[in-house]
Amino acid sequence: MSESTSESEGTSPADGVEPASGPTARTDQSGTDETGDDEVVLQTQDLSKFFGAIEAVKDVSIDVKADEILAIAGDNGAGKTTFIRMLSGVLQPTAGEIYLREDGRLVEQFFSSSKDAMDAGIATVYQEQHLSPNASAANNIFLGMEPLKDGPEGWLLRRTDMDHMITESRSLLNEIGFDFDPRSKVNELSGGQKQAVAVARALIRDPPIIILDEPTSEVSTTGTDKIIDLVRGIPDGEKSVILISHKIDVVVDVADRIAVMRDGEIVEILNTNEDDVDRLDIVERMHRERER
Ligand SMILES: Nc1ncnc2c1ncn2[C@@H]1O[C@H](COP(=O)(O)OP(=O)(O)OP(=O)(O)O)[C@@H](O)[C@H]1O
Repeated sequence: MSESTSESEGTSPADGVEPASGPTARTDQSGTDETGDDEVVLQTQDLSKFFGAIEAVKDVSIDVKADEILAIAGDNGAGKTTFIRMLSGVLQPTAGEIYLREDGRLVEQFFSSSKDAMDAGIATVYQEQHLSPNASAANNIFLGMEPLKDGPEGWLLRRTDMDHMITESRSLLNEIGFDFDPRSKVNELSGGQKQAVAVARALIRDPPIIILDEPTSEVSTTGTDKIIDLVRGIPDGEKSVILISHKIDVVVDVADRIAVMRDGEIVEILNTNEDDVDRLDIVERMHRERER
């Protein structure tokens, strides 16, 4: 397979863009491609992150299209986690921009927290999951958005509607292929079931973009298959998924495109629907010494 270069990713927002005037400044621009079919929902331009002298992410420019599963594959230390932490508001970029589609245009974003990113429509499921082990699956899924029982308006002592939370959680878990009691405490669940709770917690907020960080890292072989099905099942015509993994079999099986990351850079983007994707070739590209 010949070394293909990184795709020229979509539009060039730098053209005609006014400089940002402050932390909340926003810049509008058109992000529709020529056909309009592959609508870009998220774009990064020269996104970089230094930790002291270490440049963990270097000038990453990439488009995420509506309804696609984009995998980012790379070896340990390639910069995957740092990259998605910038998209999810946990880290602020040293340089570069993040754009999201809003009202048909790509608009520059300035996330100072993960809540900012969540509010803007990016939900992230971390490999560490961040679940409360002693709370039930339903409580974890609804964390921060618990429905209240009917009661007099303005009455502060209304209780959470646990029945509704259990019914909704059960139905959401079923949708993604899991059938366990949502009243179970998280610390009683298997690795795959915990992952399903974390994904359900992201899905219930109905975000247009979901980032899954290494979702198969802690699950059994059977669990892994379920998670792959789960990832496949997520885009429902509206959702885009960014999947972070160093497991090539997983990314080749589920992704529409695979961005190979090495030494902080995206070195190649493969389209699994068009390119003849060779797993060993990807592994080699992940590991190859950077050409100087
Ligand atoms: N908080 C930090 N402080 C200093 N260096 C960091 C920090 N976070 C990451 N790095 C460095 O940045 C580089 C990229 O790390 P990152 O965790 O993003 O890679 P990764 O591809 O996600 O790796 P893994 O698959 O092991 O999670 C590495 O050299 C790492 O040591």
